[in-house]
Amino acid sequence: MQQTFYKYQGTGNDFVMIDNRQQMFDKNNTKRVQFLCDRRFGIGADGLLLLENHPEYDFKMVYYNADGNESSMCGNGGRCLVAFAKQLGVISNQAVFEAIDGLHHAKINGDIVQLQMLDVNTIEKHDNHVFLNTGSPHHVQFESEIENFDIKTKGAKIRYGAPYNEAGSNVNFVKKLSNDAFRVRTYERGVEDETLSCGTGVTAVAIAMHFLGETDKNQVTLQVEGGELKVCFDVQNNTYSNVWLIGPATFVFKGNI
Ligand SMILES: N[C@@H](CCC[C@H](N)C(=O)O)C(=O)O
Repeated sequence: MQQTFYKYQGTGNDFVMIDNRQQMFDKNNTKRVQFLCDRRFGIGADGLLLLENHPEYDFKMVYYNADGNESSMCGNGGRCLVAFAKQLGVISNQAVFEAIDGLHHAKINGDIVQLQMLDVNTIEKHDNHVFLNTGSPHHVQFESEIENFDIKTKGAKIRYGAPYNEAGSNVNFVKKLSNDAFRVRTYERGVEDETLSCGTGVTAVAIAMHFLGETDKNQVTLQVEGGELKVCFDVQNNTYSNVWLIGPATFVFKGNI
C-alpha cells in the first residue's frame, strides 16, 4: 500500500513526517522506519515522526530515530511537527502537544517555530564534560579544534563508552564564539553519525554554558552545521525553566512511497 509522506528539515536535521491520525502506520515495523529514513534506498532522514490525535491536546508526537527505534525527545523534530500540524490544518499559530517527555507548548511565526522544552534541574559536572537531559540525554564538552574534528569517530567512542554504554548518549562538541554565541557539532545516538543540527543538543549546550558561567545571558545563539538556533530560559537556584528552542522549520517536499 502506498504511504503519503512529507519531508521537513530544521537547520538541516531532516525528518519524514507521517499523518497517523487514522492509525494506519505499523508502529512496530522497525525495518520500515529504517527503510523510509535510508538515504540510498528510501526517502532519507535523520528520523521519522508520526502526528497522531490526542484526546485533550492538539496532537501527539511519536518519534523514531533513523535506526528504526522509537526514542526520547527530538527538539528539531518537534518544531518540524508543529509546522506540519499547521500545514495539515490541525493548528493555526500555536500548539500544545504531548511527546514522550511530556507536554510541549509551541508558537509559529512565518517559518520560525518556537518550542518549549523540558525544565532542567539536574546537571552533572564532570572534569571534562557536563551531562544533562533536555528530553534526550546529552554529553557536552569543549573542543577548540571543532572545525577539523572527527565528530563521528570521537563521538561514537564517547556514546558507546562508559558510563553510557549501549543505552548511549548524544554527544555535543562546543566552541565558545562570544559571551552569548557558541558553535556546536553533535553526534546523534540512533543516527550514529553527526547530524547537521540537534535541538535537544543545542538546548543542553545553552544550559550547560550558563551553568558553567561561560555565558551570563538568558538567550544564547547556537551555530550548528545547518544554520542557527536560539535558546532562551529562566534560571533560579540552578533550575532552568521556561526553556524555548527557536529556529526555522521548513517543508521540503511531499510524496508517496
Ligand atoms: N535530533 C534530535 C535528537 C533526537 C534524539 C536523539 N537521536 C536520541 O535518540 O537521543 C533533536 O533535535 O533533539
